[in-house]
Amino acid sequence: MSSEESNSNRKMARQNGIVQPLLTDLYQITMAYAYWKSGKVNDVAVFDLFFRTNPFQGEFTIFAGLEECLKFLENFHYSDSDIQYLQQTLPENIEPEFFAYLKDLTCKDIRVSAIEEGSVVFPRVPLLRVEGPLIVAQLLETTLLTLVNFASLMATNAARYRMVAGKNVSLLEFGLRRAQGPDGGLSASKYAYIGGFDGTSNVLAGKMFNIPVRGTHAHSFVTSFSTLEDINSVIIRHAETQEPCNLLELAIEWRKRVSAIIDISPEEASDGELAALISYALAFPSGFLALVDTYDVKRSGLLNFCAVALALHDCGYRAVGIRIDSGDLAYLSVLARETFESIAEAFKLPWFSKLTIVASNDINEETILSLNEQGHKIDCFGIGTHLVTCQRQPALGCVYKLTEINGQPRIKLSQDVGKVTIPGHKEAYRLFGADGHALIDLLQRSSEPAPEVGQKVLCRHPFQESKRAYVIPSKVEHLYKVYWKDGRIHTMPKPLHEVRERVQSSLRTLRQDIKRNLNPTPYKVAVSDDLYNFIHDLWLQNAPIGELS
Ligand SMILES: Nc1ncnc2c1ncn2[C@@H]1O[C@H](COP(=O)(O)OP(=O)(O)OP(=O)(O)O)[C@@H](O)[C@H]1O
Ligand SMILES: O=P(O)(O)OC[C@H]1O[C@H](OP(=O)(O)OP(=O)(O)O)[C@H](O)[C@@H]1O
Ligand SMILES: O=C(O)c1cccnc1
Ligand SMILES: [Mg+2]
Repeated sequence: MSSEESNSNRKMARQNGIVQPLLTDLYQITMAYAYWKSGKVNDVAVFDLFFRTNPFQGEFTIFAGLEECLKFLENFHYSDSDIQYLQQTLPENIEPEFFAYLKDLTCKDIRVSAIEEGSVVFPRVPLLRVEGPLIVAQLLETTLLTLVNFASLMATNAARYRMVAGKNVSLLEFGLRRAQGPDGGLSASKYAYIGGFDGTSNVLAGKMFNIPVRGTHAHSFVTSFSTLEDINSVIIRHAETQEPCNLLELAIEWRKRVSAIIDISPEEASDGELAALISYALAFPSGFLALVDTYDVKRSGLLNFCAVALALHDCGYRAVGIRIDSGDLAYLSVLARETFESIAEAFKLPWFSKLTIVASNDINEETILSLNEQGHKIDCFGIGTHLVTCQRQPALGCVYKLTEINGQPRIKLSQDVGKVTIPGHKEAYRLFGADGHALIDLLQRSSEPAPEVGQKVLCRHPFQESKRAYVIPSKVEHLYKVYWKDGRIHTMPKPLHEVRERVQSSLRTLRQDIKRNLNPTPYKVAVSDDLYNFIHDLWLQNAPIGELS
């Protein structure tokens, strides 16, 4: 079965129940009434959903949230209790027929075209084009924006972490406890995965979206043990022979032998910590990954971990690794790796040098860049707060603007040229250069013929007359597909893992200077000559002429 076929009958994950038509701003509904009263029920509109500036001082954004938008359109319907609430809440003079009209509203006459989820996208290029009855299209604004803004911001943030971490390091999302509430946490886990994280600690996200769930243990587990007497049972059966082994005795013996190699006295190490690690190893002999920074990584945690890992090895199991959650992560990870290597050498256990080192604690893009510069031996980062709250930039500014009504183009003027909207029903194309990289995104009027491979096309800056260039594309990608039409999903959005792959393949089409962390080069977004003239004619028609006195 091809991936297109398998997608067409795949079942999408359930949507968070709070996504519903009343999850909107009051003014959408009051406008709907005013449109209705002014006889605009049959008006047909085109809205563009786009952003004006890339987040995180970067020059690219990852588009995400499309699947959730489609689920919202599928279920768009005011329930009896919604109508009742609106009747109580809106002013008394609202005509009852309006509520009857709302009651029957669905998205059956709406058409949504969009860029593929997981694509790199740029300012001013519409991510979504919504066409259909003015009132319905207007009523969708806030919810579509809330579904796209955070999703795209998070996916972009995660993709940036993936870029600085490199492809050989695992990234785990640990943010639920610090996220902006339950939905912030759930969405963050979903879009972190799309952006390139490998797993999440969020169990519900794992269940709902089929994302790998991962985790270690907390300091409380270690601090809940005080002495070696706190261990319940010390016996574990050998993985192969099933012979009973005394893990405590073995660990104490190994602690002495390891302490001689790494020159740390067993007396300095915490017995409570050893008790905790043994207890954890007894519970998860094949998945033993221990937090080693509760007391002192060098003097206690590493020694205790190695002792338990070697004891487990006597019982036929291989430990997984350690997590370091404080201190100098570069220094401690190097120290840990050196320790593992010495033990591997001393006891002829090569696998010991490859144990996993997880680092966590307030990590952000800059920390990873700095750790890379210093040199570190971390295999996996666990990242929470900075990732899921998008601390460096907490919102993406997508907007939803009317560009056409009843076939007539509409323009929104502004003193700030960057805020002038690009009117009319448009198409977006990505033109690729001779080296295969994406060169420029080109917006055209939908009535124009598409640009063609090998044919020279004039690309103009939308607002600066002198900025223009000819491009001869080696490849042309039409960016829109119709995703919603005739009251149903027309193109099935890709499953999460394919969207995740799309992020990486789409990023690969960008030149390195556009992706670099410091002062990246802006990617060009242009309009056709025809669209340029169309914008500027309409601008002149709509700009009032002042009078000097
Ligand atoms: N080698 C390093 N280079 C740059 N930043 C680092 C390095 N090691 C750790 N960090 C970061 O420095 C910060 C250290 O946090 P903080 O000053 O609170 O100390 P801590 O180690 O958490 O202390 P505590 O022992 O009290 O938990 C974290 O944000 C961490 O990600
Ligand atoms: O990127 P971060 O937000 O640091 O995400 C992960 C953090 O969450 C956990 O502990 P928590 O912060 O709850 O407690 P602690 O730091 O006091 O151990 C974990 O030990 C990390 O420190
Ligand atoms: O599994 C972990 O280590 C974890 C999970 C959430 C937050 N901090 C750490
Ligand atoms: Mg912390």
